[in-house]
Amino acid sequence: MPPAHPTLTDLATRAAANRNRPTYGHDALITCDRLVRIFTTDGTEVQALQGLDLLVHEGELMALVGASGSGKSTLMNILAGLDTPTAGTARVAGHNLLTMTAKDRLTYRRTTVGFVWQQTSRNLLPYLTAAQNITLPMQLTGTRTKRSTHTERAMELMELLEVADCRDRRPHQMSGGQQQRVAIAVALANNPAVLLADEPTGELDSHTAQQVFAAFRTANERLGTTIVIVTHDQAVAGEVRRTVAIRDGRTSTEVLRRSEVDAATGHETVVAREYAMLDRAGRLQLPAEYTEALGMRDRVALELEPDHIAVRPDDGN
Ligand SMILES: Nc1ncnc2c1ncn2[C@@H]1O[C@H](COP(=O)(O)OP(=O)(O)OP(=O)(O)O)[C@@H](O)[C@H]1O
Repeated sequence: MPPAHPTLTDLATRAAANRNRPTYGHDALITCDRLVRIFTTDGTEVQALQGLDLLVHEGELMALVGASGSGKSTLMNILAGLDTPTAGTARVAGHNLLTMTAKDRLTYRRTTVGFVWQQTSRNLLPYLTAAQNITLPMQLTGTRTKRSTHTERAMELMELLEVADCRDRRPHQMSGGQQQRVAIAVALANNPAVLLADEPTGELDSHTAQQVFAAFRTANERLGTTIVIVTHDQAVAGEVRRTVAIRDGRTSTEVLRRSEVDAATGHETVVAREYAMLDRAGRLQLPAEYTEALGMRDRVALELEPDHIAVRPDDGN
């Protein structure tokens, strides 16, 4: 407990300790700190993000899940540099998304982030071939790189994502899965630090969705790209190491998966564990199914035990 009447020396020591404490998310590639986005339409306010905290580290491949209207697309649009938050902090690869100028924002969208959307038609220009779609973002950055270098990179990406045979085809001559894999190549063209994907397998059958997800995994493992995928697809959410759930505009729970090898049989199993997020003010969102199961409302009883905190229904005493 800090002293009730601190001396000047106490205050100086406390200030020095605060100065040396690393800031929230200092080592993360993506930091969202108490992010708020309010939309106002016809005088009505919708709080799409209500103080959302999220950290994503470099090299991660993670999924965001949540019910319809929970704020996933709003968050993705902000991270993509297409929308601006109302308040809070959002930083991606050293860029502050609240204070960026319009010019910085354009460069950010072209070089720092790549995105893949659900609608295959939104990802590719219909009158260009796969190779032309992939070289276009490279040409738009305005660097004086030779055209042959662009074509070489496009070929490398298509080979990596197993769509080299689509090189000279236009989108309507490709399957939905091929279109999405070419879209991933387009998003990776300028070697972005972060790849964002909003329901990229939403329009595909499960087999094709698996191939598209494999392409994301390849990009993550072979190119080291940090990837955030919004998905309703349980198969996708179940295959990444970390799945973060968004509820009512805030991150609520997180599932971490790790492989365990049985020492006796050598058999590998994936163990998943669910965590709740504790924010810096100590607030914790309890899953509705837990509170409803015990009829918890308004007030609960807390008890500090040596190694855990017990949360019990209010017994009125
Ligand atoms: N441009 C907008 N103007 C007004 N309200 C908006 C706007 N965009 C989103 N909203 C509202 O913000 C909330 C969050 O929407 P958002 O699209 O981010 O949710 P979501 O989790 O992506 O949903 P879905 O899974 O259905 O795509 C919703 O209540 C939505 O109606």
